[in-house]
Amino acid sequence: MKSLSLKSLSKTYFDLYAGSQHTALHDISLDVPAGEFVSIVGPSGCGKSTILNMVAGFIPQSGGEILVGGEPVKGPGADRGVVFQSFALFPWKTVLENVGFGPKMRGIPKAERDEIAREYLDLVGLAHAADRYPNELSGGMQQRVGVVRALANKPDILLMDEPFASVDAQTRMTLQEELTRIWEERRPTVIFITHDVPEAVFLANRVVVLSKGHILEQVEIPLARPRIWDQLVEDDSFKELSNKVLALVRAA
Ligand SMILES: Nc1ncnc2c1ncn2[C@@H]1O[C@H](COP(=O)(O)OP(=O)(O)OP(=O)(O)O)[C@@H](O)[C@H]1O
Repeated sequence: MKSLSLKSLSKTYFDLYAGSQHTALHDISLDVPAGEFVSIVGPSGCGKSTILNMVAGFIPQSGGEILVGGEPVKGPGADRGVVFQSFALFPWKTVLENVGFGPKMRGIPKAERDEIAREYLDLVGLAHAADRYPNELSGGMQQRVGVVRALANKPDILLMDEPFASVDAQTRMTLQEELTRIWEERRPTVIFITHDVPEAVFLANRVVVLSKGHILEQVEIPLARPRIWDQLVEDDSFKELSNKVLALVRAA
């Protein structure tokens, strides 16, 4: 697993409509040790997705540096896996083939990549759906496939941009519990973007609150693991931490 380090990172976009430059991120510095789970929260437009897209290597930064395992990011790479809200599974491929796609691209022979894909599907209780096509799955099942498809590449860093935003509340809680369990087992470094404060606190070791392109505050989440909703819903520390982060987001 690799560490992630942002050093005085900034991003300026040219706003076509206003005809002027817009600075979306100013001087962001953040160190994420290998294997840590960090959530980023903040009001709409504060720059969350911009950070993620730069770490993924999809867009260049305007200033500063992004180091993955100490090496500067120059573009997308297999060491970083990305899961979006509107994840795109290949509709013409089965679930097994979708999950095995990354390993296939890395030249892993079919028998071996099918085994890898089955192992990951098993992790999220979808072994039985291996031969189905994405349109035969519910939204929650598709989202699980999206998560394990990224994990099957064994990325050092998992970048997640509101991956559970479009599923119902019940499924979402199950996905959150599954993600924490998988993270504990595999320990990738995770950057998880969300608008949902309880989700951010439930998942992370640390919550970064962003405001207008700056880091407003970082809140450590020393809650015990495994994290299970039935236990945390009534937990005073969980409620205190969520209230603290919520107050920061509201002030942001
Ligand atoms: N391609 C672009 N061109 C111009 N401005 C952009 C572009 N992408 C983002 N921005 C601007 O940069 C700022 C940060 O956007 P970003 O999408 O990173 O915010 P966000 O915190 O992820 O928002 P949300 O929570 O609504 O997804 C916003 O003001 C946005 O309008």
